[in-house]
Amino acid sequence: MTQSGLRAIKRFFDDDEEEASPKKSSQASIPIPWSASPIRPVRPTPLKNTINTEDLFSKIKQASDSLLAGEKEVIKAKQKLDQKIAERGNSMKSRGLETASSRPPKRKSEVVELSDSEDEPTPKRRHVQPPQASVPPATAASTAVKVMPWEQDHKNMKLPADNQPLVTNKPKVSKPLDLVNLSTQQKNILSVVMEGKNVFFTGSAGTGKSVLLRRIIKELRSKYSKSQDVIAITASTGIAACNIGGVTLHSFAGVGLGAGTPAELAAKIKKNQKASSRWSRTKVLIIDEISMLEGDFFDKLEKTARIVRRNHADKPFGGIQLVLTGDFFQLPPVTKGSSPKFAFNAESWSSCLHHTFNLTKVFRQKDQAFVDILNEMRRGIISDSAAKVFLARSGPLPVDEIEPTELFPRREDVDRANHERLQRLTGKSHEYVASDGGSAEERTRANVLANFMAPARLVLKKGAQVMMIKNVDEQLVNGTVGKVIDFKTESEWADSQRGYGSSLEGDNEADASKPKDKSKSKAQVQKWPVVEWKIVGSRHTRTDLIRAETFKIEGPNNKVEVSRMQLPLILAWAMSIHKSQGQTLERVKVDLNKVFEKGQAYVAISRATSLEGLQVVGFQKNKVFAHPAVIEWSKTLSS
Ligand SMILES: Nc1ncnc2c1ncn2[C@@H]1O[C@H](COP(=O)(O)OP(=O)(O)OP(=O)(O)O)[C@@H](O)[C@H]1O
Repeated sequence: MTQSGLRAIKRFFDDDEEEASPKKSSQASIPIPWSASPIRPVRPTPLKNTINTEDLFSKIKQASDSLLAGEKEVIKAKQKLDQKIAERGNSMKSRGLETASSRPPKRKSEVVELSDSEDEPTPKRRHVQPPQASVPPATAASTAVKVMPWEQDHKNMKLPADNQPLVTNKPKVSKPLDLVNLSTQQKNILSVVMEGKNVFFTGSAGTGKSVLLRRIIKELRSKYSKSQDVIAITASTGIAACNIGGVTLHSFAGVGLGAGTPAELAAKIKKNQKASSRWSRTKVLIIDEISMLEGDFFDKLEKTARIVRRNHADKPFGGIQLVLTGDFFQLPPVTKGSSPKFAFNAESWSSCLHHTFNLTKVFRQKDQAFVDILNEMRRGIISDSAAKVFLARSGPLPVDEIEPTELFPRREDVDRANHERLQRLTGKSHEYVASDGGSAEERTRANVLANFMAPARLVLKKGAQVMMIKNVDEQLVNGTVGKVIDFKTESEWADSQRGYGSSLEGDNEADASKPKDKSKSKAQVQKWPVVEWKIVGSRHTRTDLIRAETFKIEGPNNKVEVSRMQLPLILAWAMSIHKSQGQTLERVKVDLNKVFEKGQAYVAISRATSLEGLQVVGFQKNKVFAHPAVIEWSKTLSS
């Protein structure tokens, strides 16, 4: 039987426990360096009235042998457990994650978490200590801990060098996302990219553009393993950039908001030594969500690149290989008033590209009838039968542990819906306030941060429905929805992973009133949400402790322009259609009442993996419309 990652890991530890429980033992006999459940004492066989010394000695020997056997079993099991923990630690190290031994020394703590609720007195702000202080070494090695914002001085905030997710308790069995078997179409595109050709690949929602892009990035990284900075990973928007671990195209280019002529932009870049060296070094420029990039900006950048890279001035983009992807039928560039100019309308578009590919196999939905409806809808066509299908989906979805995520066109409706749902939960509130930083000027920073998926302030309670906003592994991906089932400190979590979870201090809210062990409390007071995830495409769940991490946008010089340290979670009862672009959702409720943009209805409905998991409110044929320019351009595409 296949098992979810969680179950496999849980089983893994359970097996050890079974082995570690000797059939007979003595409380005083074995010094165990980790706190285990008490070993049951051996009950001596009652002696008869008449003492037969031989009999007695034989019984004592038997008891002592069984004690020794039990002792050996415990030691063996303990060694096994230590080895497995060490292996986990090593695998985390190899992924660049810290383990207890590699952590920096303790730093000054800072306040980050406030807890308050209407029905409980607001607790005092707590000074949070780094979690490692009281985590026993074996435990700490089994859960990786990164330097947290509150371990740092905000004014001199040093961000981690990498952009690794901090969700580190990955089940071993979960394959990394990039191990999905590519289809023949995807493989063909990959090989053309690896030949060094300039490629644009498109395709309807769910055709695996993001999956392919991640694989391309991986292969390019191994091709240029000695000089990875020759690959520029960018996207048209901050949200899309976060999804692929890249930066916005504007940030990469080092042209600020891009105002000015190409000559002026080139002059600006040249003044900045690091920015110009970045332009000279770059061999491959990746741009994701190209549909949201203004055509004029594309042209401007193309000309700027040729000025800056004057040795290759005769080649498009100064000879940089281009890998572009996106679906022009999804959300268009944000423009005020006027009709958008798409990138495919840029003057230089055709001359920049050697190949255009159109992916046609849809992976997100398995039901071909639904795929066909979506493909028509993408072009703004809704047949009477398709309309009937959507109208028939207006009723609520069957009740399930996880409620369908409601998608709204406007952010205020999203905020209201999430707020209302959170208010209905009666438990204690845990507030996580982001720590923002970066060198960008105040206003720019605020604008960019407003587009971050990770919120400035996140209030959670037990029972809150949340969504992961990072790709962690094959199971836990951007868009996976789950429920907060608890709040635990590092050490409580580590203990619960070893099977001692339920009776620990702080494991439930009632424990908060218990007097705390002073030697532990400071270091263990920071509580993180424990989330039970519903794995997409399976009936399994898995549980993870979710810690904060850094989301950042780097400018020229690898300088962090904007950063936010926050949990990689958002409330998931509701979300905006804009934020949902790129996601796969199993249970969705789409509210089309206030749709105002072309492609919006298509983006929203195409997030659903099946019609059975879709509810559509406010459906009308005229809510579905595609941009005429995109329809016209798409006629030039073949598969
Ligand atoms: N080759 C493949 N084999 C199996 N599943 C795949 C494959 N490629 C993609 N998928 C799955 O299909 C779903 C959609 O993939 P992905 O998000 O990459 O599509 P997309 O084209 O980027 O969609 P969108 O345009 O809506 O963002 C995901 O669940 C992904 O894991």
